[in-house]
Amino acid sequence: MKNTDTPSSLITIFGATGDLAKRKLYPSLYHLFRKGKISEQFAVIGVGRRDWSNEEFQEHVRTSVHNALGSQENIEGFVSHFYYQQNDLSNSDSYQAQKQLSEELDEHYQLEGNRIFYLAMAPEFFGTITEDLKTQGLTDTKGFQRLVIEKPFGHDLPSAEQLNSHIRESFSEDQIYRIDHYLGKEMVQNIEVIRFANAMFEPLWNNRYISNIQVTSSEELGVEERGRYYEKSGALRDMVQNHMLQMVALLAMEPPIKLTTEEIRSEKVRVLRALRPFKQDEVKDYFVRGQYGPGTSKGQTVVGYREAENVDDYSNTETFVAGKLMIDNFRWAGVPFYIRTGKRMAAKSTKIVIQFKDIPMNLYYNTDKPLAPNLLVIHIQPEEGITLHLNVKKSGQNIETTPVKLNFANNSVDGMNTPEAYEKLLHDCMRGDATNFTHWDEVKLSWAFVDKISEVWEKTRDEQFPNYESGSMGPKAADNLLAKDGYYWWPIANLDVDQC
Ligand SMILES: NC(=O)C1=CN([C@@H]2O[C@H](COP(=O)(O)OP(=O)(O)OC[C@H]3O[C@@H](n4cnc5c(N)ncnc54)[C@H](OP(=O)(O)O)[C@@H]3O)[C@@H](O)[C@H]2O)C=CC1
Ligand SMILES: O=C1O[C@H](COP(=O)(O)O)[C@@H](O)[C@H](O)[C@H]1O
Repeated sequence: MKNTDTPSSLITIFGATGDLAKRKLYPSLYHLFRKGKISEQFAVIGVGRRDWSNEEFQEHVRTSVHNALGSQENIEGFVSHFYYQQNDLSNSDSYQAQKQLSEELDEHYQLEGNRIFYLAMAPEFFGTITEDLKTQGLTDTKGFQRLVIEKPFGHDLPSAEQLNSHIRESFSEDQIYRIDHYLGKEMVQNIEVIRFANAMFEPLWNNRYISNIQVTSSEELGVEERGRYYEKSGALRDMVQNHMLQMVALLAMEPPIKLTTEEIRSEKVRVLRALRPFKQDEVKDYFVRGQYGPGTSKGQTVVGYREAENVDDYSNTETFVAGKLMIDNFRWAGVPFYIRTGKRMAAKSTKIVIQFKDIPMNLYYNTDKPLAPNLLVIHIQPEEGITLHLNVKKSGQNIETTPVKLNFANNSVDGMNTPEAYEKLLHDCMRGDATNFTHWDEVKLSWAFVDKISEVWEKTRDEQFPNYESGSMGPKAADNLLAKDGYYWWPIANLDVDQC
């Protein structure tokens, strides 16, 4: 297998007529094509249930790219690589036509038997598709075979274990690329670089100098049309088990001895292993749940979660989670990592705030008052960048201090929830780089941690639900979680990179 930046491969997308493929995958592949990151030696087979021709499928891809990017440069060259295969996956016998098409395309585009199978399908199909791919001979080629798998990877630890064992009958761990799209975000990837490429941060990155770390990922949107899925998932499984814990792992891990996939993953795994476990009756001391009621979003009156489509009138599902994580290792003992995420909050924003400890005394002006703490803010989205909050002398004759912000704004190319993350991840997969995908060990530990919380929440109804207004920053209890430790959530709007 050649390891190049523009590898040849046949990409089979299961769920090619679906929402994810339309909104994220085709625009991402087009970006890669236009930037020359995939060579002419590629082909895509779109698999769906609908009775589409190649021409209909190509028109669908053309429209998706246009809607997402507005760009059409060399679109005909791009879509000519796309082929449609109708295949009802509930019937195992229907793979033979797909096998034949794969072999023809392999020869036509000289793909060297390299195959990527992207499962953009409901998770109940994951196990059977992988089994059928193997038994029907689609993985029997001389090139690489890689499986890209979407979330959710299970519903809890037992179901994830079952799914994993099923998949592992056909694909080995190093052939499996489990997507966590936050790992494809530019500034999430930057966490490691900020930490390990700057002499000024790493020496301070521990419990001697950091008082607490806050990770917020808030959304303005409500549950939209995903009520059926979300009712069974809630914010804990939807966001905390994967994206939030992955960000915490990147913030807390030890420097890897090398920047290889294995070394980085094993450092992240060590963090997840060090997460302080709690007993059932302690869950309430560490975690807070919320559900949005009616309110205002972007100037419009909006309904509460319980009024959304496919949501129970008395739903006990959380749309907001705030938590305090303790990492019981030498570096982080005593430093709380606060996380919060929710739907229908005041703004769409993902930010990390690293709050440094106060200096021992204030020599300046109001000497009995503490100075504003130093903060390092990592702006993940919608703006991308970092801000360092410092104190300097106020101009003039008095020795007064004033807080200032040193700002770096990364040129965010596309704004929020763009194909950007998927573009990077698809390219990584084509190059065989699994660093920004989640290893089974990470998935397993994350589920084990989250299951402890959901076991308690599922047993007890929250009689306060709905307990936060749409358009707010969540329930009051989330503020109390920090207040009892003497902290507060840094208001995300005041931290904006643009305001500096
Ligand atoms: N949409 C999103 O933003 C995100 C989605 N995901 C995950 O991606 C996956 C796909 O989601 P999404 O695209 O939204 O789902 P959709 O419901 O939009 O699409 C489902 C796809 O599966 C196909 N399909 C369903 N049943 C069969 C069958 N028996 N045989 C063959 N094909 C079938 C459908 O084909 P047809 O239409 O022809 O019936 C369609 O292409 C899920 O795991 C989801 O959790 C993850 C993150 C974000
Ligand atoms: O995985 C998911 O992420 C999105 C939020 O992603 P972002 O890139 O827009 O921050 C969330 O809306 C969705 O519920 C969840 O499944």
